[in-house]
Amino acid sequence: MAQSFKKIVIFGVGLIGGSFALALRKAHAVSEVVGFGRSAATLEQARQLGIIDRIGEDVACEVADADLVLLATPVGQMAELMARISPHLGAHTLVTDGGSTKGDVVAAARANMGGRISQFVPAHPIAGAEKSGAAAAMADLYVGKKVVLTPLPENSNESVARVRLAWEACDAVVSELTAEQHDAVFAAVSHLPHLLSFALVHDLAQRDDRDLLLSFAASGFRDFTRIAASSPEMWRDISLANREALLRELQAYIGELTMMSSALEAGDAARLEQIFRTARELRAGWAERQGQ
Ligand SMILES: NC(=O)c1ccc[n+]([C@@H]2O[C@H](COP(=O)([O-])OP(=O)(O)OC[C@H]3O[C@@H](n4cnc5c(N)ncnc54)[C@H](O)[C@@H]3O)[C@@H](O)[C@H]2O)c1
Ligand SMILES: O=C(O)C(=O)C[C@]1(C(=O)O)C=C[C@@H](O)C=C1
Repeated sequence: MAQSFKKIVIFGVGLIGGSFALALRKAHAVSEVVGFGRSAATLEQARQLGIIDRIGEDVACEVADADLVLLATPVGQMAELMARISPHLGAHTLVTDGGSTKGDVVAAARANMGGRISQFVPAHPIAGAEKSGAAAAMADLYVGKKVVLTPLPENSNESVARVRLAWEACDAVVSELTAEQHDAVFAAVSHLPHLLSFALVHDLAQRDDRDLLLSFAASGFRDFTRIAASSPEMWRDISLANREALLRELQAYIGELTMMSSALEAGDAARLEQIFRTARELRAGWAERQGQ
């Protein structure tokens, strides 16, 4: 791909921001990547790993001539960053994000970007890992993975197309949802599973015999709890940002557990097997379609 972006500025050069930079570099889609972060050591590590060319010093100056700014911090940090960058954005600078929730991020943009709102195209790559930080970044993280854009009515077609192009240059498959649809979907298939995994491991962590239990934990435990090793700060922000939809999913899940509990108490083998069979069929069909 010809160099589509001369300069990209990334706030939060961790797994998501760092992988975006590496993917665009690999595709020869960017000439210069400038990074801002919370810790000088992490940014220096990102520079040494070849993720960014330079560590940014002056926000106003760097965003003024950037083609694209990516916000890739925990979602709770984005409002303040939007307020900081907005007055200095160049007329043609686009801003996008990688946040896992969209309703709160869009609300933050509306509250903090004023007349620059049309320059913000919200996005969420549906790819990731339980690992954090620049060292976890991978050039192929987004290959074949979905990226959801939740464009605003204020965005021009050209702006949405430019942000789409950036993610397509990472070899991602881009689709569009409204922010509300997005948050409802990901409450069910991403946010609730993380909450459940954290809850299971947290419960074990309280027990006196946890070392004994963990010494016998094997692949079933590993598969269910991999995501409980994810960033607590990131998941705190996601859970609070999407708490209405997440609470709805949690209530439905508690209903399911109550039903299972009754079936167990009653020794209702047929009911249990029917639940497991329905779940297995849905899971197997999904895995086949995903090629997993
Ligand atoms: N990890 C995943 O699986 C995944 C997947 C899709 C989207 N996301 C979203 O992407 C975003 C980043 O997640 P990640 O996994 O890359 O996390 P990460 O911890 O690997 O990286 C985040 C980086 O942001 C930096 N940061 C925090 N506050 C900052 C601030 N105010 N200014 C500048 N830098 C700041 C941190 O120091 C860190 O380097 C989050 O919003 C998350 O919800 C994560
Ligand atoms: O693979 C993982 O570890 C993930 O948690 C990735 C995952 C998910 O699939 O739930 C997590 C959060 C995101 O916003 C997008 C993707």
